[in-house]
Formats: sequence, structure tokens, C-alpha cells
Amino acid sequence: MNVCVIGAGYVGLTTAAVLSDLGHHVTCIDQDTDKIASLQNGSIPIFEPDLEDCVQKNKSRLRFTDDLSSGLSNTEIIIMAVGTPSLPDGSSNLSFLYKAMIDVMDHLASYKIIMIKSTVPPGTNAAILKFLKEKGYQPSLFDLVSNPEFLREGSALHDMKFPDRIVYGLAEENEDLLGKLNELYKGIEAPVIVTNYAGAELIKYASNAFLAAKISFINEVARVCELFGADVTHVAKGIGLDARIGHSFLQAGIGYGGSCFPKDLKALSFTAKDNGLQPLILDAVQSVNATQINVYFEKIKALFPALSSMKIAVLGISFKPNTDDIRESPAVAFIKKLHEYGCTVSAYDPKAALPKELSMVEQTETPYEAILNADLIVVATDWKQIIGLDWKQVRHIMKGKAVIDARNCLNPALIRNADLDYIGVGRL
Ligand SMILES: NC(=O)c1ccc[n+]([C@@H]2O[C@H](COP(=O)([O-])OP(=O)(O)OC[C@H]3O[C@@H](n4cnc5c(N)ncnc54)[C@H](O)[C@@H]3O)[C@@H](O)[C@H]2O)c1
Ligand SMILES: O=c1ccn([C@@H]2O[C@H](COP(=O)(O)OP(=O)(O)O[C@H]3O[C@H](CO)[C@@H](O)[C@H](O)[C@H]3O)[C@@H](O)[C@H]2O)c(=O)[nH]1
Repeated sequence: MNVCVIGAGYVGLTTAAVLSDLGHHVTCIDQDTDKIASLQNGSIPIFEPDLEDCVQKNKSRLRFTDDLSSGLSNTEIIIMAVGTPSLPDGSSNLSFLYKAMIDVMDHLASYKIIMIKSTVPPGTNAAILKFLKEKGYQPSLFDLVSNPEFLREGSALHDMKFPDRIVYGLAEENEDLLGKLNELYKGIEAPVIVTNYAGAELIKYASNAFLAAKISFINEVARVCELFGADVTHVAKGIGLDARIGHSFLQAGIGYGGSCFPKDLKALSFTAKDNGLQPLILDAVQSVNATQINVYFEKIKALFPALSSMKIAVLGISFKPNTDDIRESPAVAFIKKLHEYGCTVSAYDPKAALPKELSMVEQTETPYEAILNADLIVVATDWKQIIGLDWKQVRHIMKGKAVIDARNCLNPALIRNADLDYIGVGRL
């Protein structure tokens, strides 16, 4: 099939790469001319494992352009993967999506399937359909499908090739349309859920909210563990063995970040309130997350009264391992907090860079440079390169002895064996 993907971000690029790998001819369009120029030169603007290889492998079927009209010709399916970031009030900024929809509709000369892969609050697909009809675009020229995406950064290609489910939200039952959609994803084995627009939109939001709830739950349990001298990793293992609960998303730490959970929780909460419902659990999940960094910070302050005059090595900048994405990264928030408190911070990450607003903070090429003469270390992102450091060497070059495991990713015995002090939250 000929497919067009609008938006060359994490989701757009992954979608384009995977669909071309399935044998489709894909045009990926972005309004960011620099991004497109770099893609046309074979350079992938983000770090995502396997993405570059997949793009390279399928380059005969994959094209990047900023020219919508050339990109849309001969296309059967158009996939919207533009950003839907938070507005200051917590609602979703849908302006990129509306603009992209209008641009596409203005170029439509024959029937197309338009799929919205961007994450949008319940009610959005129906509102867009109504908006397009009111604008006078011919309903016979297009079908609008909600097709939320569940990939994780750091394992995006794998997640899209082996999804837990494929979800289609439709305006009404339509066997021909479903046939085309199944052709698009032919080669991907997954249960297919067909529902209405709001159902599809809510499957996406409820999934993210549930996963975020598991994280905030275990983070709150870690705080309780701290009171009673229990190890939260033992508790997580113990509860996770109950098949009804499961082990995943029970790693306590400095909280969830990234481009999705924070914004999607805010947007779902906003949408509920906007429609007269007080979302008690969603708000509690966010409150625990928003205060989790403070829990670590207060603990460090209590242990080290001279904190503000100390040199601190923060290992990890990205919001999670295997990505260079720093959107809503708890590591970045931690670095900011330490810097504002007066500490001298030296940060390291295998792939991510500090944001411009923290340009006064030193970022080193290697973890050992950051650690050199540090009074204490904060492990803020659980990269395997950081977990696997030579901790005896670390002890040798740092000034102090304390290692704060803000991701519960280290083996305390290994750290203590290196004559270092292991400090977690809810850890023995
Ligand atoms: N990042 C993830 O892990 C992930 C996973 C699942 C779903 N999502 C959802 O997918 C959507 C995209 O997320 P992302 O992380 O890829 O975003 P992103 O910010 O990385 O990329 C969005 C891209 O869209 C482009 N764009 C914006 N308006 C455009 C227009 N009118 N025409 C052409 N291009 C335009 C931007 O230039 C940008 O390159 C969001 O709704 C997000 O919530 C993201
Ligand atoms: O036990 C855990 C698991 C995760 N996290 C943190 O939670 C955040 C999100 O992690 P993850 O879900 O792995 O990353 P994302 O790439 O943001 O993916 C989420 O958000 C995407 C965008 O909506 C969805 O598509 C995915 O299904 C969903 O997992 C990160 O800061 C992690 O460090 C924890 O603190 N503890």
C-alpha cells in the first residue's frame, strides 16, 4: 500500500520505518524542514534503538519530505502522528493536529483513510469529524479512524512490531474499511479491538493512567517501607507474584516522566473535570509523582546538612534508559533542584543532553569524569552503562562515599562491597 505519515517524531518515524519494513511504500512528512533535511541525508534526529538500521534497510520504500502535496499523491492511508503536548492548564494542545488535518483535507482529491495515531482526549476524533464536515469537506472523500499507539521509547520498533493489541475506533461499523486497516498491519500478530472513537481514545488514556498508577502506588509503598524498615523491592516482588497484579511497573524511584505519562494524566484529568467529573485517583497518582523527587531530596538534605556546598555527580539525564528524550525527565528536575539549592552538579548520560536552561551545569563525556572528586552520586536514570559501573573504581575517584539510588536499580550489596554507602528510598 502507499501510506503517508504526518509527523517525523518518535511515533511518526517508528511508524514509517515499521510500515516500510512490512512492505508498504511510505512517505513521511514533517513541517520541520531541518528535520526533513537531516532525514533526507540519512541522519536520524533522535536516538531510538534499531531505528536507523530499519530506515536504512527500507530506504527504497521510505521517503521523507516537507512537501505535503507531493507526499499525498497516490496515498491510500494517511497516518497522523503529530505532537499533542500539554497546554498550561493541563489540556491537550490539539492545534498541531487540527492544522495538519486542514492541510491534508485541502490537498484531498480522492478518497483516503485518515488515521489519528496521536494521543487525543476522549471526544477529539468525533469533534474533528464534526469540524471537518462543518468546514464543508466532503464526507465521501475520507474515513476517519482512531488508531492509538502504545509503543514505548527505547523499544519503539519492537513494541510496534509486536504490540499487545491493535485498536481501531470507528465512526460506525464498516467491513471494507476494516479490511483495509488489516491490510495495513498485515504481518503484525495482535488481538484487534474495534470500538467507537471515545472507546479507542480511552483505551489509550486508561492504559497510561493505569501504568502511572502502578508506579505512584509502589512509590507510596516505598515511603511506607521507609517507615518500617522494609525493602520495597522485596515487597514489589512479593505482590508482583500475584498473577492478578504482575511484576511490571512496580519499580519505585524518583517517579515517572517522559513525553506521555505526565501529559496524558493531566489531559485525562482535565477532560474529566471539564465534563463535571472529579477524577480522584488520577489526581492522587499525579500528586504522589509530583512529590517523589522531594522525598529523595529531603532524605539527602537530612543525611548531609552541608549539601549545598557539595559536589554531586548525577548519573542519567534522560527520562528513562535507551532514549535521548528529556521531556519531563525526573533526572533533569532533580539536577535543577540540586543546582538551585547551591550544589555543584556534574551530570552524565550516555545519550541525552542537558536542556538549555541548565547550560550552566557541567555535563561530562564519561561517568567517571562526573564522579571525579564528587561528594555524592545520584543515580537518576537506570541505564545499564550506569548500573554496570566499576564501583570499586568509583570509590577510588570520588571524594565522598554516598550513592543515592534514585531508581532502585543498583544491587546494595555490590555498592557496599566497594566500600560505598548505599542510600535508597524504601531499601534496606
Ligand atoms: N513518544 C512516544 O513514546 C509516544 C507513544 C505513543 C503515542 N504517542 C503520541 O504520539 C504523538 C506524537 O508523539 P511524538 O513523541 O512522536 O512527538 P514529537 O514531538 O517527537 O513529534 C511530532 C512531530 O510532528 C511534527 N508536526 C507538528 N505539526 C505538524 C504538521 N502540521 N505537519 C507536519 N508535521 C507536523 C513536528 O514537527 C514533530 O516532528 C503524540 O500525540 C504522543 O502523545 C507518543
Ligand atoms: O516500574 C516503573 C516503570 C516505569 N517507570 C518510569 O515511568 C516512565 C515511563 O516509562 P515507560 O512507560 O517505559 O516509557 P514511555 O516511553 O513513556 O511509554 C509510555 O508512554 C507511551 C506514550 O503514550 C505509551 O505508548 C507506552 O505504552 C507507555 O509505556 C519513565 O520515566 C520510567 O522511568 C518507573 O518509574 N517505574
